[in-house]
Amino acid sequence: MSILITGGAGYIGSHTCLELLNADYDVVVVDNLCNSHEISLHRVESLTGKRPAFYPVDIRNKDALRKVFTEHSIEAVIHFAGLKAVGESTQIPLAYFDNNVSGTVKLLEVMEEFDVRHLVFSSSATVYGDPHEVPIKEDFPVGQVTNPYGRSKFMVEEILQDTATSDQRWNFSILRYFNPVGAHESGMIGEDPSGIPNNLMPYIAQVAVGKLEQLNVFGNDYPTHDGSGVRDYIHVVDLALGHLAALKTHWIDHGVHIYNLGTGKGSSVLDMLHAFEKACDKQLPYQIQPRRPGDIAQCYADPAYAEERLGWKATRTVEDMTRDTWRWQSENPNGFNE
Ligand SMILES: NC(=O)c1ccc[n+]([C@@H]2O[C@H](COP(=O)([O-])OP(=O)(O)OC[C@H]3O[C@@H](n4cnc5c(N)ncnc54)[C@H](O)[C@@H]3O)[C@@H](O)[C@H]2O)c1
Ligand SMILES: CC(=O)N[C@H]1[C@@H](OP(=O)(O)OP(=O)(O)OC[C@H]2O[C@@H](n3ccc(=O)[nH]c3=O)[C@H](O)[C@@H]2O)O[C@H](CO)[C@H](O)[C@@H]1O
Repeated sequence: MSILITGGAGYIGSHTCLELLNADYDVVVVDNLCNSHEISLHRVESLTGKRPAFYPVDIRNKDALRKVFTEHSIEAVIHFAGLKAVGESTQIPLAYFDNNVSGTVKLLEVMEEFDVRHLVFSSSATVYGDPHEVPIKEDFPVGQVTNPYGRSKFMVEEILQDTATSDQRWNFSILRYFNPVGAHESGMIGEDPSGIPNNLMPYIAQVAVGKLEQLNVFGNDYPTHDGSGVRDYIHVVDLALGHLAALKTHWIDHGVHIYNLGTGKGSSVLDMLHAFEKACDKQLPYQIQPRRPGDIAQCYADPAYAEERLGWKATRTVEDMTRDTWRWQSENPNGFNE
């Protein structure tokens, strides 16, 4: 069974390719490499002994996509391709709508031409905005997003709902990720942000490896156990396995199904910093700074529905996440730029 992975050379995509290959799926990757390196796929190949087919193609190029669907018997698509930097999305919103929204529409059009009706979509907990309570359940209000990136995810969710309503042959899994972190335990693939990281874990990792001076903790006056922001960090391998679990439901089911992929546990910025200090066995410098505009106090999932319906549950701990991030970062201080 061939599964098309858009954005498969990226952080979550490469980990998902690896798990799919280990589970004996045939994997076809489409990625324009705008935020990744083909070397991630070479490393997936050396870890699994299997080579994913790779097309350096932009999902907005329908002719190039058609060629992929012609050359492979694709049964389902896992759709990671898109831009993901919140700050950048406020500077160049049209690029975000073009890649994330138009790109998805073009992908769906080509899927329809080839009668491929199964798609697993990478959404984000950002669609919940500032939740009225935690833990967050899938039926909480969505759409109060504060930036173009979040809006693009929300818009795609709506497009998938409308498409499924128009034709019952469509089958969509919408996966709302909480905060993906960590790396494969081999230390051979991991997150490789370009420039200075915006997200907490890669930032801490670069402080630990000496590339950045200190962590700036954005706020210590939130109503949380230590005043710093609380999030639901999920190991990227657990997240990858969530995609396999969602994919399996596609052969028995139809319509749109939405799942929170999180652990259900909240950790603060300082919790994560101290866990990382244990993993790398050194003290890491930090300074308390004002709150970052747009941040919320706390965000963590109620993952019960995913467990009930997918039989999937995150099992890796914060200790696993920090240990694996440290192994990846210390063995690849410059990421995939060897
Ligand atoms: N990492 C997170 O924290 C997080 C959280 C929630 C949701 N998501 C979503 O999950 C998906 C994967 O995220 P990631 O962290 O692996 O990001 P990533 O940037 O590492 O991976 C995305 C991949 O898509 C490719 N790509 C981008 N635009 C493309 C296009 N038009 N055509 C073909 N390829 C294109 C990039 O080169 C990259 O390899 C994204 O859709 C992201 O929005 C990520
Ligand atoms: C507003 C925003 O950007 N939202 C995105 C960001 O969520 P988050 O803001 O939840 O993720 P993040 O990793 O940027 O921040 C997590 C927590 O760490 C804090 N922090 C972060 C960096 C730092 O240098 N110092 C620091 O204190 C931050 O204030 C927050 O409390 O990333 C997610 C993926 O993981 C999603 O893509 C979200 O859409």
